[in-house]
Amino acid sequence: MSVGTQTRRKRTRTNTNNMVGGDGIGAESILEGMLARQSSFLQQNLRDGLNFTEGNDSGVAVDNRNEPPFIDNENAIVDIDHSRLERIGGEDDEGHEEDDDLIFIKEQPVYFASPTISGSKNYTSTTSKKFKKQRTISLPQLPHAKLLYQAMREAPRVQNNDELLHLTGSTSKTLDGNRKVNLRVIQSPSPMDNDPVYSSSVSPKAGSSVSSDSESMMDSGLNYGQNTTSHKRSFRRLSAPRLTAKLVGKKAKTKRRSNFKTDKDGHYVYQQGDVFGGNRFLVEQLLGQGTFGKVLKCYDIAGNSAIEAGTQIHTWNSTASAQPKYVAVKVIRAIDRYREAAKTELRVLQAILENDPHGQYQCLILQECFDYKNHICIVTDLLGRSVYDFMCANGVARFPGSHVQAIGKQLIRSVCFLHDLGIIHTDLKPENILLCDETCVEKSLPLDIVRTMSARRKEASGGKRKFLTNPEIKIIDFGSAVFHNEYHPPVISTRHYRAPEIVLGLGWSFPCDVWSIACVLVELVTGESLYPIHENLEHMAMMQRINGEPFPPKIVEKMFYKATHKLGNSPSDLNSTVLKHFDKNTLSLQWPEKNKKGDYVTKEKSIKRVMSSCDRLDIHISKKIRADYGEWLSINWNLTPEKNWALIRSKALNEKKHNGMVTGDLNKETFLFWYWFVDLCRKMFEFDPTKRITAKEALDHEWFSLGILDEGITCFGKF
Ligand SMILES: Nc1ncnc2c1ncn2[C@@H]1O[C@H](COP(=O)(O)OP(=O)(O)OP(=O)(O)O)[C@@H](O)[C@H]1O
Repeated sequence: MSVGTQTRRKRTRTNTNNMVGGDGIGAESILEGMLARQSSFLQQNLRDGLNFTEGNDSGVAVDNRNEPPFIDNENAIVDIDHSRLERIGGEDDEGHEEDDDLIFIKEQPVYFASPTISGSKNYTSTTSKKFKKQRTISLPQLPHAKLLYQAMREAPRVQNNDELLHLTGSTSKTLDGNRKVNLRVIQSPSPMDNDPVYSSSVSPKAGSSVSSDSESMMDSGLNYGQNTTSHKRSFRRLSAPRLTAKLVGKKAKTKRRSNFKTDKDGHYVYQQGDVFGGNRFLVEQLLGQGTFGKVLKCYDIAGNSAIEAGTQIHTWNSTASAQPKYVAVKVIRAIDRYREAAKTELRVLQAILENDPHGQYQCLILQECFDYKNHICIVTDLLGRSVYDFMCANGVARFPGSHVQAIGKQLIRSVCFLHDLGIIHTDLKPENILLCDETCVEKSLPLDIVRTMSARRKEASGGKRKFLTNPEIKIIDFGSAVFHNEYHPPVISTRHYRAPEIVLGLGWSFPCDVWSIACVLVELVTGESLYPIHENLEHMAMMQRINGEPFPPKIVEKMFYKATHKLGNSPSDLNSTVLKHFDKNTLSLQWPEKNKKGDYVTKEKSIKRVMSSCDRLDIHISKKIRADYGEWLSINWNLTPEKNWALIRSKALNEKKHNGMVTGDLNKETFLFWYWFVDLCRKMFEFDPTKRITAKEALDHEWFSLGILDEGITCFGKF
């Protein structure tokens, strides 16, 4: 969303405000009121965040009800602190006219882990400007998640009709690209050698597919033929001079030996206290295990000790005052096909690093990589647990709306950035979204809710609902990411987040990420997977039910055409699990399945699962969020917001007449927020990828200009 767009939108709102009156839906007047109230919340949070008052760390939500209504942004902000926050009237430093929907907040001290690296080709820093703009009414003011997105390229990342049939990508481009990845091979020192020795260039093991180049990656940056210049971030050198024991920190002095072993599946056999990578990384904990390998929390002995000793080591991921002791090391399985995939992952990570050296676009940042005993090791920043793990350990799995929006904005912005680089992530899911900061405010849940929890959730959450104080996230796992013109495997994505074009065996491209994000957003809202299925037929039946419409004939026709003419690459089970369930004449999905006699073949259990676990999205979302807002909240996406609201009001009046009360507080702002959330999801769930909203378009969606006052906002910045 450009600054210009923001300004223009507000003008429209200001101009039409007077025309919307009384009980009308009037988004403009609602926003005005909302702006005032949210500014009040924000003011409180900013005060706490900036230590103007003692932060509330008691776990109790801040109660702003007694605060005077906050009308004048200018005065309120100036009241807080002239030196850190300013409301600027008239024209801003970009020449835009005054816009009373925006406050101008002086650049927050963004936590850059590294000393500033200037001159990067595509990096568009806002730090040169004195102030940055942020809307006050919506997201918590995340330090990294700037609300603006500076497009890298102009070309929209859309998929065309032809690509539905033919898009397979170039295998040779993938292989050529991977061939250029030269990995430094780190020799294992003697197991009994406790002195941290750093190998010089060594030959790869016999049979290893890795090339050992004397101009190694570690010395020169990944040599992908990219225009690497000296000012860009280079990899931390592993070929550091031999460090004496004196330089090595306390941890390093303890007796270490490398017991690094590989099992029959090519996995590193994890052992706590093990050291590897030339006595460099001390294994502390297993963070996760996936298809590609194991991710370990490691103590970076050399990084730390060298810094202690003032040794010049190329690093970019830490400030001078807070050098990282710990890193995450992904140890890839010592099997050729995983090694090959890891090389693509490295190229993707390198492209991200080149274009966003400061990690402003919420992608995992590569620190270095090397080859150790035939395992490619990828060293990255150590992050917090995944959004999925956070949800599992929370008394109430769903996130408050404001946090869904904050995470959604970051996700879409991040994917926009990736798409601009020609990268498709292909595996977006809550497991691959990590929290930067796990600090949270805990609130005890009523006993009747605790009683309904599973034993596991009860134990993990302690019967408490947790609210993050900072919903900042990073996207990880680029192990399945592809460059748009390189090889596209026929099946990608984790089942629950898989787009219809993939299930139907059509060509897929950037839009598949948008579908996955929509699945994630709904899951954050409801606390449950939208597609809890494991096979194609049920998956397709659910997609139709959630979208409230059948697959468009156009894409079913393309599926038949592609299969008949054997175009491109298709999933091996396409005929047996997908094609046969469609009627070739009507192009419709035959579900529940019937035999020739007209009896149902689909099992009752399966029918029940589909019918009971999902509804059309607007109904599904309405049902789930009523738990927080009351029975009055319902959204019908076939009606305009005005008609929806009129219906809600008349139902409430009726209820009041009959029962004397209405459950929950009717609130237009809340309704509008969720109405536009559903609207965005609907556009992201468009069956036809050629018509699906792009990540860039999604960033400009109405939902992102609305806010919601909930515990996500009141907990923001509390620590
Ligand atoms: N930088 C990190 N900081 C903290 N934890 C991490 C980091 N990277 C990965 N993890 C943890 O390790 C898990 C596996 O990582 P990753 O997804 O990269 O591996 P994978 O082998 O590609 O997994 P999958 O088979 O699910 O694709 C993650 O879900 C996360 O919990």
